[in-house]
Amino acid sequence: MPLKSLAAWTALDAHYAAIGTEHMRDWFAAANDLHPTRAQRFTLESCGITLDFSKNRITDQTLQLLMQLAHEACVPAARDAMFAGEIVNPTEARAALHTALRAQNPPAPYAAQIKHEWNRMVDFANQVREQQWRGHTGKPIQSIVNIGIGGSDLGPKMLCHALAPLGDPRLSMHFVSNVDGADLQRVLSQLDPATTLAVIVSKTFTTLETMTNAESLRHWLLNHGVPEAKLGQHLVGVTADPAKAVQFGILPEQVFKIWDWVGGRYSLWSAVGLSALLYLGPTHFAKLLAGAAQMDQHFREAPLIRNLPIILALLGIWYRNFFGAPSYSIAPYAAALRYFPAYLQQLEMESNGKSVCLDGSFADYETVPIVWGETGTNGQHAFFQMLHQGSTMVPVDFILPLTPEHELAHHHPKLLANCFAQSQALMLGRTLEATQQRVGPDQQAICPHLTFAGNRPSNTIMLDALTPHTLGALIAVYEHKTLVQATIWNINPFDQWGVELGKQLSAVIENDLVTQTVNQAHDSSTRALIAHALRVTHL
Ligand SMILES: O=P(O)(O)OC[C@H]1O[C@H](O)[C@H](O)[C@@H](O)[C@@H]1O
Repeated sequence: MPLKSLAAWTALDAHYAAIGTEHMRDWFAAANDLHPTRAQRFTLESCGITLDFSKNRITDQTLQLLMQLAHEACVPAARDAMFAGEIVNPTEARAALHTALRAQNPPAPYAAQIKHEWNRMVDFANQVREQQWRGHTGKPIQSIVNIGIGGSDLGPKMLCHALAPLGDPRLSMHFVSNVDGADLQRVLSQLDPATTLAVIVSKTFTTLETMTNAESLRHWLLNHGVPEAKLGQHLVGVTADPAKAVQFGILPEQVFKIWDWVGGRYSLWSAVGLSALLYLGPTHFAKLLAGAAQMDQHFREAPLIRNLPIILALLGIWYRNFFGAPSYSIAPYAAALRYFPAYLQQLEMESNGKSVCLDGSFADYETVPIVWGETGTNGQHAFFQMLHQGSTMVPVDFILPLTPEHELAHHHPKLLANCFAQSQALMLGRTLEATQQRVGPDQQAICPHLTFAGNRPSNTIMLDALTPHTLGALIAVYEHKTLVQATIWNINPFDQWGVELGKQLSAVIENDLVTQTVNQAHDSSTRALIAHALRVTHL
């Protein structure tokens, strides 16, 4: 049945009309927030993660109706189909089994190949880490360059940065993704080829950026004294198409395999995570997998109303489809999670940035919101002004590791206080009357500027500590949230046809630039852009 015809949808529409303008401040007022309090009713804990979702524009009834929506949209069946390896990506006729990569007992047809590849990766990582694997001059590897883009870059880069205190201090990690030659050149200028290992990661092994960077890096190695016969000591590949990696010049025994049933943005659990495995070591990487597996179990077994990914997904639907919120913001209060917003951008927006339903019809409702964000407290000094007083309501996910990774003890209460204060301020706001009472006579005229509407929703997601285990679980939360939302929106979260058109057109334009001819079939703007570039730049 179409989404908007579901009984729960109609009921949520009516419910929104009834409570959509109520203020959270009133719900939290001491007289109204009796036992059990909102905080008690709307807090969940699993896998070292505590989610306080009490500062949302919801009542107990909202939650009940959202649960009804999840049932009517067959969320449990979609979840079970994914775990069972059914073809949940019909436009590419594929399963989506990233969960099998971290399962203790993966489904039978996949178990042997997953284990085989994991053992190869561990064996290789141990050789590099124990300095048995050496460069062509016999020196140990000191620098790892991950060449990949999208899912072949964002995951391993995010992991290496997040868990850097656990990384091997003898290895310096570099990530090159952009086809802008500056990206590669800036990295290579810091490196000694004799001690550099390049990990070339591409599921397809055809991606323009990665192939261009890999080719340039290969030349750099050859031009800096690495004999062709010894290139193998400096190059490894990760791909679902090993023949292409071998054709490129990587030795077959140094090609690590992934499979078409692992989507790029869900692939950090596979050999795509090799750079992170090299840096963090197999023990830590295994804990990452175990944390995700524990969250998988929670997602499969916890009742929907106590289920972390389900709750986050439904709150997202509530704001996107009933409040019309065009975006939501990720605010990790941890410098270590600097790349987490970018990681989630690909996960959610590439997965659910669709407007065609599974049956080919157009969705007559909004789908994924814009996902954006920045670490706290940095964001507070940049765009939080807009979160507090802008004309658009932006729900926020605050993510906060509670145990500091550092020894600068006096920093930590300041970080925590800022995180908690932001969600409090967004929720409470400050009325005009309260402002007028607070400020002196000289500031009365500007009181409207000093008031805050409040009633701005947020989740606070606390990790006991940022460990491989909790990080694995946290990533899995958002993966499953994405699946739940896709199921409700009736779209396929596992394909990404929307990235194809630009790729095709860029091949035509590249040809124009290289041959220095302006194809008259282009529109006038594109013709003018090419002509202007040809006048200014030397190609
Ligand atoms: O791993 P690759 O095949 O090189 O793909 C890298 C990335 O580029 C593609 O265009 C897709 O948009 C991404 O989903 C993918 O992660």
